[in-house]
Amino acid sequence: MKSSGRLKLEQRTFMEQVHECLDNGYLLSSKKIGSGAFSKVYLAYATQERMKHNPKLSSDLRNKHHTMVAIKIVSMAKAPEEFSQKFLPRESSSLNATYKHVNVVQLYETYQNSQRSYLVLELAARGDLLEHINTVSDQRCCPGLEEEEARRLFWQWQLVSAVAHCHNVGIVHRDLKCENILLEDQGFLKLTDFGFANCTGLKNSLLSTFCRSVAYTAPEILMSKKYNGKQADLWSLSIILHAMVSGKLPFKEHQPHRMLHLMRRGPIFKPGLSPECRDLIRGLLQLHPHARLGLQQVAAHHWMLPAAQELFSVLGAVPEPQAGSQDNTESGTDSMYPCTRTPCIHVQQLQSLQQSKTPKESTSGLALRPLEACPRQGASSACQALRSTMAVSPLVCATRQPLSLCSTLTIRNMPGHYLAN
Ligand SMILES: Nc1ncnc2c1ncn2[C@@H]1O[C@H](COP(=O)(O)OP(=O)(O)OP(=O)(O)O)[C@@H](O)[C@H]1O
Repeated sequence: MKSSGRLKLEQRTFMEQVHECLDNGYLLSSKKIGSGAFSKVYLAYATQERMKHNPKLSSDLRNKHHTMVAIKIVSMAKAPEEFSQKFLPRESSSLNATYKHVNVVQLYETYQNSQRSYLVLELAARGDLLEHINTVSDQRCCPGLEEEEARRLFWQWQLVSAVAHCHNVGIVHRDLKCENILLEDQGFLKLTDFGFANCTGLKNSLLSTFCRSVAYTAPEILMSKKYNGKQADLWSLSIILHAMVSGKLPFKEHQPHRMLHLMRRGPIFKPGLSPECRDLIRGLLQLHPHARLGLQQVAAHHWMLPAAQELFSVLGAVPEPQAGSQDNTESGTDSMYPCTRTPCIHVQQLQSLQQSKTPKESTSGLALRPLEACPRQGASSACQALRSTMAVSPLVCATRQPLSLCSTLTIRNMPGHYLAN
């Protein structure tokens, strides 16, 4: 039970925060939606006045048809200097760099005074992935999500896509875990908590800081070796996938040397898990970082293919011949792992799904329109499946005109997935 003095202090602090938010254009609600080591996260509402002055905020909230945001308030008095000087600026700069991907939580703005820092974030109101796995496991009376749902969250809707986006803009997350993956109302997954993220630039430079939850940590970090942040993120991704399909972490030990022993032994899968899913997890859980599957290979792995097959069955599309194909980037990847190519879809077939909506200009000069623009009845499942084939990054092949997983396409001011026109 809180003492009345403590309660009064908390109320006074809260009222100060309400005023500070109002001064910056936000109505802070008393609904606390989460807390971290030195922070509290509240539901808040953007005022019309604020939206007028913040184009990031207004364009995003207009699309969402509401004015709700999450405000993370970090107490400078409670946070150690390292946190406020190092981790907080990292979080802001990483979120600015990853703006704007549909599966990475958006940072709309920050403001601070000597006592507190405020981060105004996109709201992801459906809790985190860990809670989701536990709820579904209880409902099913069976640990873990169905593979179909895990596939949807992992790839089709989105985790691989979010991580690929971060890596493409030179950010390694370094703390990928189920608790840092939030879900929002429309079912989209949002990667968050970039406090440990590091900007590697686009080079594969080696890092040395240990900074994450042991259960998700790659063996090279546990062994205190210099490590490649992208490859370490890949290890964490496979731990997340294992947690999704099995309802538990593959390696659980507090002592690093015991963890390493378990890692060498390899994961133990639950009965009934498909061979394809086991194969993907094993392909990522390689002790040697270079032996791990790359993100392109993950997206093209045969466990992922049912989503693409769905598209083919709707479109009647024929996968591109593999040999000598110039436009399939899988051939350039570095793994010893047998690579499954992502079949390509021809633009003519895609055009039959499209009706007019103002095309967006891409940096490559191609006219694009959002997948959501596909209006035809029956096209939605094709759109879903197509979205999954492009999940690593939305892209277009200009030369031979198929869409495939090949390279990043940056689309000015517009997040999401696109069809070539
Ligand atoms: N954008 C958001 N939308 C909804 N809830 C959020 C959002 N951001 C954070 N939360 C909630 O607040 C909690 C704490 O946020 P966050 O993880 O960013 O804080 P932290 O200080 O980095 O935490 P930790 O100390 O655990 O690393 C999250 O677990 C989540 O439940």
